[in-house]
Amino acid sequence: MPPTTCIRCQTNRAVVKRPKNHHKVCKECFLAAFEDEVHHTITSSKLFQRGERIAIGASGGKDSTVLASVLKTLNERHDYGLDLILLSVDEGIKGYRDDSLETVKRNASQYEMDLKIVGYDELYGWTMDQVVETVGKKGNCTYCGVFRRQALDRGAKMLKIKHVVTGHNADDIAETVLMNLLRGDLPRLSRSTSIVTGHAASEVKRSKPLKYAYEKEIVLYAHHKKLDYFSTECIYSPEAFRGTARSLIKTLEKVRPSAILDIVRSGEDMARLTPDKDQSSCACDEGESMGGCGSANGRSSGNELAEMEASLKKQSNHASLETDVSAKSNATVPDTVELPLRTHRKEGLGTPLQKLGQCTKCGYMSSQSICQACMLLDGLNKNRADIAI
Ligand SMILES: Nc1ncnc2c1ncn2[C@@H]1O[C@H](COP(=O)(O)OP(=O)(O)OP(=O)(O)O)[C@@H](O)[C@H]1O
Repeated sequence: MPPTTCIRCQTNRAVVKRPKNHHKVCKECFLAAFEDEVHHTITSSKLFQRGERIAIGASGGKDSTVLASVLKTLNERHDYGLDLILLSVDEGIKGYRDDSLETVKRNASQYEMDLKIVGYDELYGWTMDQVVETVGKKGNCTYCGVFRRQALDRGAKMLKIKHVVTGHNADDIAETVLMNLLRGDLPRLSRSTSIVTGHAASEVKRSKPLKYAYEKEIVLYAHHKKLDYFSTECIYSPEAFRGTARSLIKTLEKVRPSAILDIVRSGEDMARLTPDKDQSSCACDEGESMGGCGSANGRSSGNELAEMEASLKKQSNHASLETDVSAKSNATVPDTVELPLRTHRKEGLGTPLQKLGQCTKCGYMSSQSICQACMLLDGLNKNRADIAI
């Protein structure tokens, strides 16, 4: 069979079949299209302001590594005028986070960015290893998710930075939409679709520039750009409900590649119809509820992503080989990028901010008198006291 020609440039050999639309493109066109799409997300959402200092939530994993790399590329190419800094949270998980932080340290020098690391240990007096020792593996993601969201905020404040970006991708958002739909929690569903989240009381806003990027495309981008990232999953057990939602989405994606973006778009439409988006929201909550980090171990059904990464590694020895270009296609790709952005929202992008109070214990913003982190810490400290007795 003759090699397939890239449908974008019509010149080079296609080596990538894009997971989001099955377009067959060459490596250069794939990288350019991916970057153009993230740029489109950023500009059409007016995500950044010139001169802004941005903390990139950097875990060393594929998503945040790709985010750091793409933001550096776009910042230089389009002269955004941003000051980019890596911000990592050390949850205190031996054999996992200590190793991934080594990757972030390498990324900091590769991308010439400053790096700030904040630890659960110093912030809360507990490492995740100690939390798991105390509460067991079941439910530990809840602690980790609440602590991490707050730790990112606190790290940003230490740096005097008011905007943190994270590597949440379209698959993550679709998963959260589905979970909140299944829970019947429309206000949370609404918050989970916002590209910008944050809080008036917090002064730190968070955004997701990879909101429309497919996880598989992120893996392909990292592979073809030869990025240095850490691919081992967290050693502690994932939240079962999120894992199930993820499997369902991966199954849907197999029969309908656009399913992921369709779910994100439907979530956005439902969000517009939700009257009170901010009901009982908390600064720790981006529509994900207290259900953990979203970095589900075994997150793809059948460990599909791990298999994909392994097969990409094998292929890198045969760089000219096509990446899944089995089916024939005569389609041509339009020059303009079409993304399901909702650009008609009023200023402030996404969820309107809610007035919140402060936690009476730690001073962190909270809709309750005691924030989620302090409530969890309270239980943990009581347990530690019991164990000590
Ligand atoms: N320890 C951490 N330090 C800083 N930021 C983090 C950390 N863990 C997660 N994040 C941020 O939150 C995003 C989503 O986290 P999640 O736990 O879902 O991991 P993920 O999807 O595996 O992402 P990644 O591939 O970047 O690890 C990450 O992309 C990153 O921006």
